[in-house]
Amino acid sequence: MSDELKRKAAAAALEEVGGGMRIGIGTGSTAEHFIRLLGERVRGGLDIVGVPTSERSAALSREEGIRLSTLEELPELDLTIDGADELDDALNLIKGGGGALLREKIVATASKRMIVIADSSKHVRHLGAFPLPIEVVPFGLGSTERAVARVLETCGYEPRLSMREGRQDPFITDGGHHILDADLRQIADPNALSDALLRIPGVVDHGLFLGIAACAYIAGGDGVRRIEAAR
Ligand SMILES: O=C(CO)[C@H](O)[C@H](O)COP(=O)(O)O
Repeated sequence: MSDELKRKAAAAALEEVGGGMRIGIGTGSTAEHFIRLLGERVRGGLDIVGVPTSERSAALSREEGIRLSTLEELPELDLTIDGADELDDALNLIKGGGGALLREKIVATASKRMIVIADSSKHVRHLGAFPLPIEVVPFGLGSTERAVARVLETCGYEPRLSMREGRQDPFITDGGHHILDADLRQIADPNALSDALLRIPGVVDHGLFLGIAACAYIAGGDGVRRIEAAR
């Protein structure tokens, strides 16, 4: 069911893709539906160029026959279409469940517009039930982990912080970093939390996407809703 809803959200967003566009291509199971549907359109003659947000999405895009480029060749994109782990009414997001948050954020902010595609289970009142991914450099991991825990406590959380896939065999992102997942339950002030985390030297970035998404297609049992960010 959820997979079918993800496909419906992806299909609705695909309507916003036009010939000649430079498209940021997201990561995750919802984005994979988008890539497959985009591939069908490309094989039918649609001329677009894509910039993928992960090696996984790049491989699938190539299989689908989608022409790919980079932000070196195309520093500005027309549109990025990507999934999310959570989104609220203001279209602030938690992303990074698939471990691609850094490239996803770089590509989304290099785009004139970011469109989120999701099934309705991702649409929440308050962000935070999904653990916040925090991307960190391997050097100084122990100290960075302590600094992150201290910052979270100072911001008023009682975090449960875990190393993704464990300390012995940590998850490695496409950029060669690790991910700490912070279970915060509810994020009271996402902007304050973002600023505090980004002040820690070993933190590369985190999964809060604030004020980046322009619109979302949310698929539920009663159809696909389009929500615009009020800005
Ligand atoms: O941020 C992401 C990957 O880093 C994904 O967009 C997010 O995890 C949602 O994934 P899915 O579409 O599989 O539910």
